[in-house]
Amino acid sequence: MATSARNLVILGSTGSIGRSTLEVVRFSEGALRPWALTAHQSFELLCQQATQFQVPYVVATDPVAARSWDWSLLPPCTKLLVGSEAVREVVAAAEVDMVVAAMVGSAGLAGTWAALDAGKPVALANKESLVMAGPLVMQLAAERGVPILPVDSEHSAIFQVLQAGRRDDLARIILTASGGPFRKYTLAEMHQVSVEQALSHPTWRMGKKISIDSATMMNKALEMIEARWLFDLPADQIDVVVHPQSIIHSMVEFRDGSMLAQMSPPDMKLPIQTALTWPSRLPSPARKMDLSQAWKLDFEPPDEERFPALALGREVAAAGGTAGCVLNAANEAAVASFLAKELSFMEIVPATRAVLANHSFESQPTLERLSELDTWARQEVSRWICH
Ligand SMILES: NC(=O)C1=CN([C@@H]2O[C@H](COP(=O)(O)OP(=O)(O)OC[C@H]3O[C@@H](n4cnc5c(N)ncnc54)[C@H](OP(=O)(O)O)[C@@H]3O)[C@@H](O)[C@H]2O)C=CC1
Ligand SMILES: CC(=O)[C@@H](O)[C@H](O)COP(=O)(O)O
Ligand SMILES: [Mn+2]
Repeated sequence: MATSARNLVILGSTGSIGRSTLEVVRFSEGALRPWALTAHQSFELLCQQATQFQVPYVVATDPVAARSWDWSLLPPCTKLLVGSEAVREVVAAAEVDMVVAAMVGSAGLAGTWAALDAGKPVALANKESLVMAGPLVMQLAAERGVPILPVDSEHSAIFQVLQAGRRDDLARIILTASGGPFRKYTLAEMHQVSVEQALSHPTWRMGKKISIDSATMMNKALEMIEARWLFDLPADQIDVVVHPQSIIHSMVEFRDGSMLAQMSPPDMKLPIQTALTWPSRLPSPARKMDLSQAWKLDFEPPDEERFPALALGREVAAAGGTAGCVLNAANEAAVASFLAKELSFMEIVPATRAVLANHSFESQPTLERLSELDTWARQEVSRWICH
């Protein structure tokens, strides 16, 4: 790494990935420096982060919530900006070396897009950016000549392991899945689960939306689509295996039958630091494997009857076009309805499939068209709930 500090914009610094990113920053002892932080509504935490790291800029992305907050808690060195235009402003600033895309959901796409458009490397946690608009996002990164460094643990593992062989020799990638909190539940039991049970992930502590996605295994569906665009792989070269310990973060199989994996305890600080410091490998604050203890690594095929999201992910990864955007928006709306107790757990995937089936597919949508479809799909979920 360069000896001067690498200036970061952390989009979504108050979330689970954002907070872990700041732990990585603290551990770097000045090699990484937060230049701007954004939060949507958690302004108390944002002010604490700005104080602790003496951050030059913070952005409050929800202007209504920002108006009713007492910003006197910000340190004198920090300038407050408000709204989505301010996100575009900070990511494009000359001082910025890298942008961490850690907002949740489709709201994250605009920040990822603005960062790439401004020619900034992106450490990408917001998988929804690629699920919604993978071909457009990858094309923009290529045109601007900037890398997208994966933060999602599976994609970080594949990115690292791919360095070990030639692309032409690749047979397939295998995404590992924990199986979520309902891995051992029967179908009948899954019809009874509560929000609290669904939020209780067995191996990772994450934000609410991705925790519910893990419980339905829609997270793995989104990750198949993410991998399809990030690594430019056809859907039939992307497989999923359930690995309950979340130690092997994914695998790559080459055509000679050799299978390579990346492993570490489940701790997002490692893939975050890998993305921020690549190709260096520096000491990290992440938990390490203790091989003086006994470890078990189990693998099992996913049960596609109990987890129908997986088939949906495969179909959408193969279809491309508008399918990813509609799937993503419908799922986000269905998850929000489940969290609000308006929809049952086992209705999330059928509602998403119904909206996807209802949309008229286009193979090469513009960003504007995707934005319209995002709005449409959310309305369709509301209609599905009412009927
Ligand atoms: N958590 C994890 O371990 C992993 C997460 N990811 C991905 O990383 C992303 C972030 O996940 P996670 O950190 O768990 O999520 P969280 O819910 O913990 O955090 C989300 C962040 O986004 C902000 N935010 C929420 N809504 C909006 C909006 N409408 N506009 C702008 N900002 C918004 C939140 O602000 P505020 O809190 O201030 O309201 C918060 O800073 C997701 O795409 C997820 O799929 C990928 C792999 C692992
Ligand atoms: C940490 C991370 O990358 C998550 O996406 C994680 O993979 C979720 O766990 P599941 O494997 O249960 O979806
Ligand atoms: Mn993941």
